[in-house]
Amino acid sequence: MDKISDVTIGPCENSKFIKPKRIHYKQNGVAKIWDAMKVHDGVAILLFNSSRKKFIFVRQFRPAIYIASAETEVRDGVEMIDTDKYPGHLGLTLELCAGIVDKDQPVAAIAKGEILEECGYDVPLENIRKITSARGGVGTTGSVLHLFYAEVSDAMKTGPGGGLASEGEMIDVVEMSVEEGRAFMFDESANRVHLLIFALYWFFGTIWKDQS
Ligand SMILES: Nc1ncnc2c1ncn2[C@@H]1O[C@H](COP(=O)(O)OP(=O)(O)O[C@H]2O[C@H](CO)[C@@H](O)[C@H](O)[C@H]2O)[C@@H](O)[C@H]1O
Repeated sequence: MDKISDVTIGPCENSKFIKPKRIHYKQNGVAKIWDAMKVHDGVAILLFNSSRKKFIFVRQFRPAIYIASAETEVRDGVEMIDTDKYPGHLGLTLELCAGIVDKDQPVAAIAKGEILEECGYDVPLENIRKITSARGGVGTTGSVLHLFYAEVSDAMKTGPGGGLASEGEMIDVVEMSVEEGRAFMFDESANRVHLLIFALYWFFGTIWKDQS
């Protein structure tokens, strides 16, 4: 998973996923410029296996996290990253199960599909509860992320998860006890994401409140 090699960086042209834009506008008559990107909205799901009282997260190599953690250099006219100096594990994250909204389907149905693809649980739609939605990347993307909570059980596990091999996804499913999840909120040694911390706070304030 973190055996990353031959990293080179080039211009991003005609991406299906991000569309950089320079916005020109006037605010109260003052001319301004802002650089931003159009990206897909997303869904993310906090998963809790109630059979074994474990959170289910995913570990992935994230190229954007990797390049943010490394310095690039130019060799023979090519921008690259030396993977001996900057090993692949710098780009590994622990995240909520998540996906982009790139299909014309209700966001809860997209969440259900991601839970099956990434974590291997076939969860009924009625178990998928909306927590809230919020904007991310206020300076760069402004996209909406729809956050859900789903309780799953061992009986719903129908496959290994791990992502779609056809899309080259390599995803590890990671389980954490409730107490490990509580400590994880403040564990800066892992690459983690704001929304995961918020989701865990929500869990401890809403779901686990009466059981702790
Ligand atoms: N920028 C990109 N460049 C190249 N290929 C890409 C890409 N974004 C997606 N893809 C391709 O699309 C596939 C499907 O992506 P998913 O819907 O599973 O979203 P992902 O889990 O990557 O998280 C995504 O959606 C969640 C929820 O919005 C976000 O938090 C997270 O940043 C985002 O990557 C990926 O495996 C990859 O092949």
